[in-house]
Amino acid sequence: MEVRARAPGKIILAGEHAVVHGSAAVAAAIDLYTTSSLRLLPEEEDGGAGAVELDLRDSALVFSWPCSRLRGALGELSGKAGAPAPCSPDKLAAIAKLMEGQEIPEAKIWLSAGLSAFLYLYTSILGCRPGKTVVISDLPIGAGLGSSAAFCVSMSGALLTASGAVGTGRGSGAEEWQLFGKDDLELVNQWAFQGEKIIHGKPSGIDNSVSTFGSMIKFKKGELTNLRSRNPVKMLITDTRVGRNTKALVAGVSERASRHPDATASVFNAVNSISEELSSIVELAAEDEIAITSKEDKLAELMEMNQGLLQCMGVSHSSIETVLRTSLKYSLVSKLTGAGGGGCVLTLIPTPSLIISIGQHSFGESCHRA
Ligand SMILES: Nc1ncnc2c1ncn2[C@@H]1O[C@H](COP(=O)(O)OP(=O)(O)O)[C@@H](O)[C@H]1O
Ligand SMILES: C[C@@](O)(CCOP(=O)(O)O)CC(=O)O
Ligand SMILES: [Mg+2]
Repeated sequence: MEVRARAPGKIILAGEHAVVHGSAAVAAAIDLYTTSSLRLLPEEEDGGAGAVELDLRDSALVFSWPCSRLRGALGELSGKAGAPAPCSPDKLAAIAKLMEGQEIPEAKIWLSAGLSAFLYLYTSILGCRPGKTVVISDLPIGAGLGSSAAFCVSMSGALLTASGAVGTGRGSGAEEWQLFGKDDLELVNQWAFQGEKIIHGKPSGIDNSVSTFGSMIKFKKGELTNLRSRNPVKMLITDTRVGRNTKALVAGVSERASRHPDATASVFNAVNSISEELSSIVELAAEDEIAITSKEDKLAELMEMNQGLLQCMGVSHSSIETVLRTSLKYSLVSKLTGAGGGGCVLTLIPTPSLIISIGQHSFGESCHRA
């Protein structure tokens, strides 16, 4: 049997980086997905043969570990379907050794973090059973749209379903995607967070949470609030195509925070207020308590303020500044999304509105679409 699980990427409307230090942040799932397909293979008679294979279709790279080698490095793992234990430093070191001999091209060396997360999730959930996993993604990798979280969430979903720990078991062969129940999602999210820790070092948990639960969320200190949002805002996403690495950027902000604790605490505090205000505007708009144009004006101003504070944290980049300047020529507001340092930039696209001025010029002159 093959299990296929998919999980979406995300945009962060406010609060990246500061969220790692306890501030609120607001994120929304986007309709670009990572899909993990898993096929378990029968154990060989002697119990020792077979391999765990990972096929990264988009990179055209296939990695394989004989089960005997995995058992030698990690011990006789039986697999565990309950709540995860964090990956111990010993296990992490053993996994790092398992990267030796894998042919990772120098230009894609960053994939080794994803491979380590895969080995941790696979062997922890299923033990050293042979199987083939294929990963396909719509998301640019390392561009701020949460590819690492979508990878960990889809992988955890597929592995936990194959282990029998989650999933409804309904409608086998159905073409439609089935949705997990709340408890199943909680478990998938916990495992995915452990995977993110291997890739990011110190993730806040916002990316795996929005990828698991979808929709738009406010996230603060591990607490998630679903935001009802009618009339969704339109965002243009520009990929600067400047590669960067979330782990290094998050570590850079922490170093700046330890050099200037009072100044950065004020910056994180200001970001917290921006995220809180932004989430309440989204909620008020869902209840029709403010007009769409007023909502967008406020969102634009908050995004602009958040971008300024991200510059204070040292995570902007000349490529991001170029997008900001270009969009400003058209009176559009932009901010980086995700870890910054390159990657993607969001531009708020306002809803076109009809502006009518009465009693001045002729109607034809004074009615225009903004
Ligand atoms: N489809 C994938 N296959 C393998 N590794 C992946 C995949 N998607 C993400 N990763 C891992 O996640 C890392 C990128 O994560 P990160 O730096 O957090 O950027 P982002 O999450 O914004 O894309 C990659 O370097 C890789 O290790
Ligand atoms: C910078 C951060 O706030 C978001 C990182 O997102 P991404 O990996 O760049 O998509 C880190 C985190 O919250 O874990
Ligand atoms: Mg990431």
